[in-house]
Amino acid sequence: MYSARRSNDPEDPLAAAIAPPPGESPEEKAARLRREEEAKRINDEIDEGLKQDRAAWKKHKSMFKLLLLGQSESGKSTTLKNFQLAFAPKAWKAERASWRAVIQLNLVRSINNILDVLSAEMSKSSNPTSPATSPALRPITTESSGAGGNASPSHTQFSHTHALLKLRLAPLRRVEADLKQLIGAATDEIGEESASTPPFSSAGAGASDDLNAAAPFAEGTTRRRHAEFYVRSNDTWRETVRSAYHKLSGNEEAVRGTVVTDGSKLEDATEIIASCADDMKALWEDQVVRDLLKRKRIRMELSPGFFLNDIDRITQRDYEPSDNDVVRSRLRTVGVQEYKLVMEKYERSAPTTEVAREWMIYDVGGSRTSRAAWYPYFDDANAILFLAPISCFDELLAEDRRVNRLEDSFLLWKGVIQSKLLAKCIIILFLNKYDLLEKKLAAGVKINKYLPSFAERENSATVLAHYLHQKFREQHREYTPDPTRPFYGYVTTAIDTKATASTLASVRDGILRHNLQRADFV
Ligand SMILES: Nc1nc2c(ncn2[C@@H]2O[C@H](COP(=O)(O)OP(=O)(O)OP(=O)(O)O)[C@@H](O)[C@H]2O)c(=O)[nH]1
Ligand SMILES: [Mg+2]
Repeated sequence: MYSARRSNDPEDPLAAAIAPPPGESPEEKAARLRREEEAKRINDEIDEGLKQDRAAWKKHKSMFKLLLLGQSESGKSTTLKNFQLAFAPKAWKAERASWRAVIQLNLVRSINNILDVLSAEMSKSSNPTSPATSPALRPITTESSGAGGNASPSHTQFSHTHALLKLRLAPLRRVEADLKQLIGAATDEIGEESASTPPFSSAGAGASDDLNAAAPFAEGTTRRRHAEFYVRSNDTWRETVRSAYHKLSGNEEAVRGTVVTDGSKLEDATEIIASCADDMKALWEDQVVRDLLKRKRIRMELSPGFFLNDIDRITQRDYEPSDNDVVRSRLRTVGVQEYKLVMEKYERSAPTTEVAREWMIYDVGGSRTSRAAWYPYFDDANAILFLAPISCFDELLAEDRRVNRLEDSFLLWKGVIQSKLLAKCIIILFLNKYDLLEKKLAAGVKINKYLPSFAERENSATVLAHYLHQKFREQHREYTPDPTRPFYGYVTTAIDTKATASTLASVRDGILRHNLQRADFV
């Protein structure tokens, strides 16, 4: 970790690397010392946070512990929401309203992202030498889209309407900033670190460097903790937003004991969003904008937190999120979130053991730099639910644009299943985002272009799901430290709450059965 001590040896490369710059002015020195002090404070906070996490984990030693693992945007938090909805509906209902701010932010961010693309393109048409930039939007590759993703400005006819829309929607920038400030660090998506695009090659998979990058907790690797975005939990945002709503409704009683927040920012945001509704719709439905997005290979409807088809509903001043809205919303998980699931209803026929009633579910941040933080949770986990999104065979990792997302999932899976610490865990695999896979294939994307080993099999969602299920199962068989370990695999669409509820019921039955068998055996 951070250390303020310095070696005086001029030959020492570390000392050379951290030595003050030559000719440092007193102001620069003061600024540097302030930065170092701040770095130390953050690191102390991280250490303290990890200590507390560890203590909480130990405290719940006797409880059944389920870890949700998988890359970023694989659907871990969405699955947690499904657990709540299926088994703890009263608790779920109580917190559903607090998701309104997240959904508003998702919508506003989509509009601002489109405005970024539009502005860049408009300035390009008026000044052909300036580069077009749209850092927030990642192109989603599709077979049917044009090559390169660089629209020719000469093809785009911008009118006075576009300039006017830009102007009238400008207040949404402030709304985005305010909502982000209210909700916190989780609202920032991980950015890319490098570029270029190889397809998923079996040659690359399995290389130990790749495995270490994908699974920094793998045996034999150094465990490093990354300070980047590392906040102990982003769960406090809910309390903050709830208190803001209570303030707005004058419910001072409910505000007591919560983080006190100025509710007026939420009120302003709701007001501005409502007043921009028509312009937002006009922008999203504009044919020139649609063509521009298409040429840029940006398919908004496939991105997480897509609410552009729900503008009428979400911009209402009294909008209340539905269950489906909440599972479709996107908020990145920062650190590790602990959720105590108290089953409100369980089958009478089910054995009324502790396992049937209360679980601790741990939802982790899935980006590469967050994965080292998973490790402390491995040693007494009872079950792993691993999410692998199967629609992303043609996508690149947001944090490393050289890596195919499916390849990253396989490497991560390998790291998880071969970990000796997890040898006794029940392993559950969700091949998620089946609906998006169907949509992509319907748009003409060819699987074998990105996954050469798929070869000449039929280009269909069921065939790919079956193929990948087999691959994941084979890897489990090959790498598991304990061949008797139970393994269950499912194909899922986590935003389909009804179908997911029945999958989760089957997961729970499997877990209960396994636990009973073990108890009998003991
Ligand atoms: N269409 C579709 N969207 C899904 C599915 N599962 C999850 N999503 C969406 O994908 C986005 C990302 O899901 P999350 O649950 O936040 O992903 P995560 O694994 O928790 O990601 P991190 O917190 O960054 O590690 C959300 O907007 C979800 O609504 C699915 O099966 N189909
Ligand atoms: Mg998450």
